[in-house]
Amino acid sequence: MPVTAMVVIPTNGYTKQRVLVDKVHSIISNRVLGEEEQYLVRWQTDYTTNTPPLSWHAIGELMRCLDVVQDYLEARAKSIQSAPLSRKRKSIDIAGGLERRPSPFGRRLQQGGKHDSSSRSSSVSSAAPASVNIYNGVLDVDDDHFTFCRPMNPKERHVASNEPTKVAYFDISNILTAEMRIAAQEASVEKALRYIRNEYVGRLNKLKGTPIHLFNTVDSSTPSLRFKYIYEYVLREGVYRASKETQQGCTQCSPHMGRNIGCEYTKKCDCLEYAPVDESRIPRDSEQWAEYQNYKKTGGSTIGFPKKFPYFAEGVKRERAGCLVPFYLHSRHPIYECNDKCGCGPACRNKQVQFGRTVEVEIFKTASDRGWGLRCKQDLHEGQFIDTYRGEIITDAEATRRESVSSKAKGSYLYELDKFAETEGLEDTDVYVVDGEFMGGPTKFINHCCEPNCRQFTVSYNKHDCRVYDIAFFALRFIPAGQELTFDYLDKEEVDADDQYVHGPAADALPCLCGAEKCRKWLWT
Ligand SMILES: C[S@@+](CC[C@H](N)C(=O)[O-])C[C@H]1O[C@@H](n2cnc3c(N)ncnc32)[C@H](O)[C@@H]1O
Repeated sequence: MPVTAMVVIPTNGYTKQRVLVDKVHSIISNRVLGEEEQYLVRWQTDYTTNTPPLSWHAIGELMRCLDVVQDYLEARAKSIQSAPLSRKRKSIDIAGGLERRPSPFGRRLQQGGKHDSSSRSSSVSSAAPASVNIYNGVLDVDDDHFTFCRPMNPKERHVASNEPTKVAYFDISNILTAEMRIAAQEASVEKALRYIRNEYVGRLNKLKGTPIHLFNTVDSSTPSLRFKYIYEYVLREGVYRASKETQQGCTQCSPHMGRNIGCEYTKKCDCLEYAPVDESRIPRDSEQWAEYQNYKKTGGSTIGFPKKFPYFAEGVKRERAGCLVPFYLHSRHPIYECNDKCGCGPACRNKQVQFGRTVEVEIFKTASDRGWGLRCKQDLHEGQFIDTYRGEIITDAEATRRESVSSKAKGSYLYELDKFAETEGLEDTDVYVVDGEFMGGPTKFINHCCEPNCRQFTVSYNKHDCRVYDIAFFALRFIPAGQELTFDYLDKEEVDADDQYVHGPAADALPCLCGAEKCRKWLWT
């Protein structure tokens, strides 16, 4: 007994039909029918089945599930790349089949009663000889005029195969047919690709803050619509930030100290408690120098000593104001910024990263097989802040799980928040991890380079929270507008004096395509 299905094509009188997105499972094929780009939707079912409900829809009806269409098109592009169906094979199949023998499915559809009024074409056009019409399941329209697939109503069921029925039945046991596969590979998907691109750009345009652009002259792909832009970390199960009460502000600073820039008396600033001591500002023959020497032997608090201030204040060259000073830029010291509870006020120069990105960036398709990359639309000065790395914060166990189920080089998207692990005695398993693969910001697209022009820095607004802090990218040198932004994916500890891998590349390492003179040849992932 062949697997059968019936068709009811809904008519709601509305020209703009849309499928009900949360009922769509996936797209499984495509074709062009007449002038129309169509996609075969597999609908969700509450039960497990090898013959799920399927129906063809014009791309215009799938505008709200373009992410599902994009998944399909990516898989289709890969399959074409890895196993293109030869024209020779296609012509044999078609010659023996559909070109001379129109689909019986199409004929039955036209005989059916209810669906004749549909605006949707239900016959097989000669322009698409390899297409097979399949509407497995009952399509209906909800009150909001969205098309969905519903279970069959007993009245619509036919009784005997030769009895005239209200609906047509189709044998879908041979879906997808070879002809359908060939038609799918040959059919244009231009419209879908254009809609996907427009959707992505539209979403970028709706984001708050300084614009993010998209540029691709290499191919017609678009970054994944499934990626969600976020402004703050999203904390997942088992992840906790230190409570707001533990966050201290600086109490002895005020907005009107000397040059009106907040915490310039670094000796007094509580936020700079753990910042490196500025030895150059302690007279060698002073009592404080002796105290400092003692502190170096025995430890304790450094409050009262002058500290290295992270950012250039005004009064220096205009373009340098707010940039990271060379001492920090070339060290691994965390940056402790002031916060909302501080007495120094909003204009304090010790607040940069917390206000977010101020430079316009562009996501662009690299021409050298490294996927998407990121660049700036404006010149960047040495030490200039670019943006933070955002994503979901997950536990170490969850990161391990995600790595084990990912087919990608998952490590590239995972950042361990382990800056303070050693000093605070955190176990490896207590360290949180930022996963920027599915949600985050444009910095997700920064590629690796063995001789990079940017680096990531630890920025903390709560010196008592050693597990959650920001990762911020700064320019290591002047970067002209349009130059790709890169950073080194590898922790320096893992390379030797010649900047080569201490233990050699990992077994699953990817070839590095950064093109730098001193390239290590393998990408740490
Ligand atoms: C964090 S993502 C960077 C954005 C990525 N290019 C994309 O299109 O989404 C890291 C991935 O980019 C690619 N990539 C980054 N730098 C690379 C390099 N130097 N050589 C080869 N592939 C690189 C690798 O596939 C890596 O797993």
